[in-house]
Amino acid sequence: METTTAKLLDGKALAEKIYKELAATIAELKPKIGRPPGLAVLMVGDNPASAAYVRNKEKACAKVGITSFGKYFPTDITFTELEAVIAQLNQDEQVDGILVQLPFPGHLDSIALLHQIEPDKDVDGLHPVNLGRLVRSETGLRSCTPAGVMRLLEEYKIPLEGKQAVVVGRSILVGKPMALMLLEANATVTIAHSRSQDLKTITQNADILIAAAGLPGLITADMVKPGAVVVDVGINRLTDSSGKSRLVGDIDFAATARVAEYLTPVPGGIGPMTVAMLLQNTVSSYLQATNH
Ligand SMILES: NC(=O)c1ccc[n+]([C@@H]2O[C@H](COP(=O)([O-])OP(=O)(O)OC[C@H]3O[C@@H](n4cnc5c(N)ncnc54)[C@H](OP(=O)(O)O)[C@@H]3O)[C@@H](O)[C@H]2O)c1
Ligand SMILES: Nc1nc(=O)c2c([nH]1)NC[C@@H]1CN(c3ccc(C(=O)N[C@@H](CCC(=O)O)C(=O)O)cc3)CN21
Repeated sequence: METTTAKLLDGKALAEKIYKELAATIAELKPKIGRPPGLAVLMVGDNPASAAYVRNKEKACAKVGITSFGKYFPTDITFTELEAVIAQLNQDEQVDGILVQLPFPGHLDSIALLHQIEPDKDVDGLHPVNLGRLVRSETGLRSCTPAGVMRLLEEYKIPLEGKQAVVVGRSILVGKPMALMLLEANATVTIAHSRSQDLKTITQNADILIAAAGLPGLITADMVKPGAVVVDVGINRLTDSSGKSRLVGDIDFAATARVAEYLTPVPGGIGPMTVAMLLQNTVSSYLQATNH
């Protein structure tokens, strides 16, 4: 039997291209503005996966010329103390973007804290004002992961208008804003979640399939429509019997590559695009804050 292989949607390469563009913008504007853009990343506790993402962000900031202010706090910090940190960052003129790394340790209410971030510094796009702007198709800071998916699809000129798009997952961080952005691009959008019945029938209809559930192996090749565009947002760390760990998405990559027309890898797909969009949001806050 003849087998075909899906074309890869290379998020890593596109992220590098975006870094070059951002670096050029910053190099041009920094002398005029008199300061570089600043991004504050707040992390509570010592979740090793989160620590790795935070390090990636810091590396990327250094590459393009954004000053990053890492704020690390112990798990036993109180909500009131974190509120005071956010209030101070909201006032700080060196800080254009504030990101609160999720998830939070159980005793802290992350949603309540996200509400305290000044919407124009909310580079994660999670504040109700920015989510509301997205619902209304107004300009505003947009959630980085779904924005990264849209940017990657645009780069490969993948048509969305009139297509059946299925998003698996409905979180505030990924699934819901993803569905809204696809809707804005005139796709016909279905959102599936843990209570959906017969997921396979739903996903088999998808011209554009976005998996964002956080379950390795959730999407098998028989759930994918031949010729579909398949985007794997999932990032799951698996450890084998020898103790070695590797990252996988939610999609059975090898088998799906024989069915789909386009497919994103993990790693090297949406992860790097998320970081690139975070930096892009920080630069756009910087431009707005300095009237450029
Ligand atoms: N690539 C990136 O840059 C990036 C960024 C953020 C997150 N991620 C990854 O993306 C994944 C999702 O992240 P998240 O923050 O959205 O996670 P989350 O808050 O845990 O949400 C997971 C979503 O998947 C749904 N779900 C769970 N099991 C399901 C099933 N069997 N069938 C269908 N839907 C199911 C859940 O449904 P209910 O609502 O019914 O519970 C929920 O809506 C994770 O692997 C995360 O690490 C990657
Ligand atoms: N507030 C907030 N916003 C987020 O976007 C966010 C969180 N919290 N918490 C964790 C998740 C997961 N996120 C990310 C972001 C980037 C990569 C990333 O750069 N992944 C690389 C490989 C990284 C590695 O090797 O560890 C990739 O190629 O996929 C992964 C997960 C972003 N996420």
